[in-house]
Amino acid sequence: MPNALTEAFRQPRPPVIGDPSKASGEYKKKKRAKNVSGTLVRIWKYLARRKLKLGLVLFMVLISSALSLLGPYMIGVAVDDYLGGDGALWGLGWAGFLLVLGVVYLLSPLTMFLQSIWMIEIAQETVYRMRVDLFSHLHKLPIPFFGKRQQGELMSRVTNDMENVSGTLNSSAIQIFSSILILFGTLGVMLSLSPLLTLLTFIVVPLMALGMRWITRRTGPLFKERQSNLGDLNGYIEETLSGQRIIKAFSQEDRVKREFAERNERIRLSGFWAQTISGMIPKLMNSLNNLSFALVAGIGGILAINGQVTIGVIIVFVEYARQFTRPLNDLANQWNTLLSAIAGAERVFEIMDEEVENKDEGQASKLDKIEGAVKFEDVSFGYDEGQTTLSDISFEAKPGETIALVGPTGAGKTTLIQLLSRFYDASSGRITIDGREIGSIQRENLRSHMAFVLQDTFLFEGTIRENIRYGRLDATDEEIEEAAKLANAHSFIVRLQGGYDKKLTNGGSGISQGQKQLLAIARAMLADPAILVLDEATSSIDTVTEIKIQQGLQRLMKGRTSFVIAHRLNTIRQADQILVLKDGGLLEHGSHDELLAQGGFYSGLYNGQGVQEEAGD
Ligand SMILES: Nc1ncnc2c1ncn2[C@@H]1O[C@H](COP(=O)(O)OP(=O)(O)OP(=O)(O)O)[C@@H](O)[C@H]1O
Repeated sequence: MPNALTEAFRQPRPPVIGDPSKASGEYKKKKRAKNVSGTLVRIWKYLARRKLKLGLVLFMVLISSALSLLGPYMIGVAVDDYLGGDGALWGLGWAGFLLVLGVVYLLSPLTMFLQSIWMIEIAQETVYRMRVDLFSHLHKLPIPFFGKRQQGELMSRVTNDMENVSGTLNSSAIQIFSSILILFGTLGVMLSLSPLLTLLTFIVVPLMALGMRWITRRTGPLFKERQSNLGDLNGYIEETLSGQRIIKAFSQEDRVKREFAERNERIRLSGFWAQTISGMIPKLMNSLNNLSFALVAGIGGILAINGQVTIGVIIVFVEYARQFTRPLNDLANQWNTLLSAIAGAERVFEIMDEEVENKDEGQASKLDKIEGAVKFEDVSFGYDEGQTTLSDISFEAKPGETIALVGPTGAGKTTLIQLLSRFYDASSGRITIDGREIGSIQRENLRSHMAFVLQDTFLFEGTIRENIRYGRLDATDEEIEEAAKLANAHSFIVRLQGGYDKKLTNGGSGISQGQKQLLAIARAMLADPAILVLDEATSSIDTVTEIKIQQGLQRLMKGRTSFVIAHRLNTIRQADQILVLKDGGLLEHGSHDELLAQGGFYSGLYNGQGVQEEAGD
């Protein structure tokens, strides 16, 4: 019959560090925090912003540590004076002495309370600032960075890892400092009272150090692994929640559950061992504490009988022995929390060290207005080294022209747009806007002159009005309605319950695909850009909405240089230029009539299978 004990024995063996042959594959990968001192210095830079308050906290820690040394010492003095001392009690008499003792014991918790609330305030502010920095840094990172990371894992760094740092700063930092103070203070007083008894108390210290070392060498990597497993699980949850429809549509629920269980199991395992091993610390410390207590009491008793020490000194020692191992115990406990927080902080700083997208923009300029002349000269690009996604692309678009990008899937249409908007930079060749190389224009400024209407319109949580306002934050309500009317979105918006104030949630799940596109057109209309990027929807939209979208787009494109990843014959025919891309190269280039006359790939598509089906396939 299985019970808790037998279950516990079934746990896999803990990792054996230092003996790779015994370590399981899972654990071989784990790492300690890589740069503890560097990470601490960086945390300190945040803490140092509240130097004054921190100084007050340290002052309180000093006082509370001194008080906790003074209390037992005074009791020793009282005992010795009572048992035949001169009864002077520091010249205070019993009443005065007891009063001072009372004050000492009352002040102690008060100073602890003050240091604790002040430190919590500093800690919360520090974590708040770190989170702000992390979040704003995340938003400065280039698109390729996000391509390589799981969103949920990144989210975990902003939440879980930061929370870990917060928890440690709240309590552990003070405790570590006060433990060190009490430790050295106790040692000083002990030595002055009886070096022999001090030595006895100290016998357990090497054992404690060895035990601690054994434990922390095992728990440090485990805590780090647990954090990273947690990030991994977060990533998976985020991915499966956003991919709900696909999971259901392909009946993948069981596989998803299995994969979740595997990741969850990894957290359970690393958490189990991290907690189990670190849980041994208090037990070990307690046992060694008792040993030291027994030694001091036993041998101290013999010394007292021989008249070598007073009873008061033994009382002080017994109390100090306890007090002396307590900070060691606390240090050991806090050490683990500290390691886990450092691992968390390191993961946070890792992101902050990622190079931001606009690091090289010191010299780049801003343009107030652009005409919209776009030129590609022998532009080549590959996402990965050694790979060529686009090669030698050259064309010129005059302001206000419509350029249709046509070609089979994977031909490089989206990539071309990504280069124009500088989500990626070309490996060779030149891209200019109004004759200026785009590398010399600040990315943010460049993109402010462009607007995007993509197939998959992303709507944020908020009202319809707020979502349209995304195009230009200072737009008035009237301007928003005007843009919506031009985009043909107004009529459907006013029919919705709540109209412009209808709240959209979860990426706009309450409205249709076509309506989302109309909102995207309104948003772009409001932005009033010189360059427009359209990715025509391939999904079927009802004819009425389709006509509305087309009308909205026509109005939007008027007077702007428009790049259209085109799927519809109508759009392609009306374009000023058609770029036919194939395998990353510009296969054909010209107007609809010119390309038909050439009798090449495009005319084959058009006459044979029909552009509508094949163009953007
Ligand atoms: N982030 C990326 N990293 C590596 N390769 C990529 C990346 N994005 C796209 N590619 C590759 O680059 C090539 C061109 O892709 P691109 O998205 O530009 O094609 P497309 O013509 O827009 O296709 P579609 O019509 O299907 O959207 C493809 O082979 C694709 O696999």
